[in-house]
Amino acid sequence: MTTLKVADGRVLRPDHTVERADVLVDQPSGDILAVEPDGEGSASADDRLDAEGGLVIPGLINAHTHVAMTLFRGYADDKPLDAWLQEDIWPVEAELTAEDVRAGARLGSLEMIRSGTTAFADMYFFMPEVVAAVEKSGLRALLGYGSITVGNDDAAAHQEMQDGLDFAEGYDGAADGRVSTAFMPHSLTTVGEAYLREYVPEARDAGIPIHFHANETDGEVDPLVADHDERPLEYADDIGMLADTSFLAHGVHTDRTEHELLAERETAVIHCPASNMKLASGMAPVQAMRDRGVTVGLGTDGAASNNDLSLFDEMRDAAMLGKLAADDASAVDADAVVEMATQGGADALGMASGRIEAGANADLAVLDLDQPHLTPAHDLVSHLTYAASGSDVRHTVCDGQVLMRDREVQTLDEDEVLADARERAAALIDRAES
Ligand SMILES: CSC[C@H]1O[C@@H](n2cnc3c(O)ncnc32)[C@H](O)[C@@H]1O
Ligand SMILES: [Zn+2]
Repeated sequence: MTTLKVADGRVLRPDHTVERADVLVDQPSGDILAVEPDGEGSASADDRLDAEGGLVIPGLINAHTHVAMTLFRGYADDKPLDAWLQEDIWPVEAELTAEDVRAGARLGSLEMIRSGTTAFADMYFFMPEVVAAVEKSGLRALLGYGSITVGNDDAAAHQEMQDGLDFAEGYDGAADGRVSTAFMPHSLTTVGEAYLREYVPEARDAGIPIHFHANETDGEVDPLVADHDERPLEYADDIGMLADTSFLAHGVHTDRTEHELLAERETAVIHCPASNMKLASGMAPVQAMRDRGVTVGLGTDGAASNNDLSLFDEMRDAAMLGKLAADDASAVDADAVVEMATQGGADALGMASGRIEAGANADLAVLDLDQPHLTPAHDLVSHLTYAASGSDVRHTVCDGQVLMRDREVQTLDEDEVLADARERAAALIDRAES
């Protein structure tokens, strides 16, 4: 057995208490073996990470992103969703190559490791390249090919849906089990009803989770209500898209009936506050959903609508926006936000991560507390939500492997990743604009 000890730090426990303890990790299995309170620790381990003056937290979970969109960071800002997608994003995405997605996925993985994220859910194109980035970076991920049928003829639409199923079936368990998969129809408006009705049952019968965008803007909800005479999530439920393995992104424009349906079906919602603010999509009723018992995780969405992949920024945004949405300063408090970024995301993605306890995946990050903006330390859960940032992360561990040690990423060559991303992004934009 090879062991790793995360030693001499303070540890955030699943109930959000903080105690001085060492965390002992079994590296071959990638599991946490024990959390050993101060002074009770076993003698030694094969490797040691110094957490002195630090806080050991569960690795953060970015439960909805499009990781390769890091290549479009800052390319198209200050527009609403529809115009942004149709005028700027989809035209450049039409020029994407597998090599571009590889470069963008590695760049995004680097950014996530550096900001303490250990797992992400991704919907995009050329997904084998994202699998390769997960393999190389050491992160954990739930991945799916994003199927769109609008604008395609019937044969191409069928192919899109089949590609989504084939990817999910072919890559589940890749990267030594760190990759899981889902069937990912892009949204209820960009995939035709006939295709959803044909392929969703196939995914369900095969036990494949389902992930999709839903209720993001009024412009998406209103036509669905007009066409189907029911709420979008009632329509999704008629098709069989809501299940305990399903999770949807956004849920901004959802009503009480839909919250009850989500709770009943145990379908999780991934809240993306920065994207919702930047695209002026609206304010998700996060407190109301949580009050109804809906599992809520956090996601950055793509870097082009955020414009970063740091879950620390997302936590702060979620707390601030949640209060505005509820018109209540006590809504979406720090405890709720930390829970969403850790256990909520893990539950949504079906991962045994998001908590520091024996038997859980050894996915964790160590934050450096010894800094002006984190002093004094009245309440460390408050600091995680309101004051900390990605650059405070000292070490990142996923599946028992050290991905970043003392801010040196171990699995990716940073200079090479940045150079490749710069070059690929510039050439891609040139192709799209020529
Ligand atoms: C079919 S792969 C994913 C697809 O989604 C696009 N996208 C990025 N951000 C959003 C968003 O907030 N709502 C809907 N779709 C989004 C991305 O550009 C890809 O085309
Ligand atoms: Zn998205």
